[in-house]
Amino acid sequence: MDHIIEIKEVLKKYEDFTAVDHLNLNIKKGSFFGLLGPNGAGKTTLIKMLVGLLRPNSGDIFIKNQKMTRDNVFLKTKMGIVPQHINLDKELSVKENLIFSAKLYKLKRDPQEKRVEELLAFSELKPIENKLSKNLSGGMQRKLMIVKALINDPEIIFLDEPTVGIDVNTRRKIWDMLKGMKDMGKTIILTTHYIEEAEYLCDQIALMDKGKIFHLDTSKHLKSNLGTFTVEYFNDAKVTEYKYFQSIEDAKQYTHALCGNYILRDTNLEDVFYNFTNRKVR
Ligand SMILES: Nc1ncnc2c1ncn2[C@@H]1O[C@H](COP(=O)(O)OP(=O)(O)OP(=O)(O)O)[C@@H](O)[C@H]1O
Repeated sequence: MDHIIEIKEVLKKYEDFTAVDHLNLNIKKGSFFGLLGPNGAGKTTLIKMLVGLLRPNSGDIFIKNQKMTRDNVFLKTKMGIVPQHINLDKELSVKENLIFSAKLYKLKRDPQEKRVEELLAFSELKPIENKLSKNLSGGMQRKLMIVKALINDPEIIFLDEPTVGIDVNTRRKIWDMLKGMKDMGKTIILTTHYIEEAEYLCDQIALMDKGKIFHLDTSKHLKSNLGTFTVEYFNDAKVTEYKYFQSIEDAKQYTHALCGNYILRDTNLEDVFYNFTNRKVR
């Protein structure tokens, strides 16, 4: 199995608090990997260790079979990072942001211009290339952050909540960009609170909480493990309840006692996430 990322027994503490707890995980080259979990699960901490911004207390991270450390410059040049918070130079235009980033990676003049033009076309930001980034809409800023992370043609791209606060239309355009990146053969690691985003994009999904990964599978298997069909109903205590079934016959049978006050539907990834986060004592 060709694993581009191997995480072995990684522990990260902030003083006495354990944010990532002896975590083991392998990520296949070329996969679109989703890291889902409630607030404070440890997702950002894990990503910061993977990109060399934070040092684990113990355990090892291997990327492309090399040990990741904070000063492994070679590995850092193979990575693109889209952080949670806007990381654009506000006083520079769209194009200047990309040129500035290319200069940081010391791209020579010709390849630099070619790359910037490619990325402006790929992101459809070409028509607004001269607009200052501080004057862009939130969606356009996010698009620019994503292509900025591609400037050095990285093999692995880390995206920490890349579509937070973005309207539905722009989010779908960003999804197309991300799918395009996968088609280029990149390995993509995504954290998101938009469950449908992970369901739509990711071929592997890890459910993380309290610094550990509890489930790791395809969206399809995560759903079928819970039950392919969901009965959703409002109970006598005025609380919505969810029951999961492997067969439609069993689900229908269950609904007979519910006096018509129910919805019978396919299980979705949000059900898996809800069940995962609700079942555990928080
Ligand atoms: N620098 C820090 N010092 C102390 N505690 C921290 C620090 N950074 C994060 N934490 C704590 O570690 C835990 C994990 O945080 P982290 O940001 O990794 O979670 P997350 O899963 O990314 O959350 P979110 O979905 O809200 O972004 C949280 O309880 C957080 O408060």
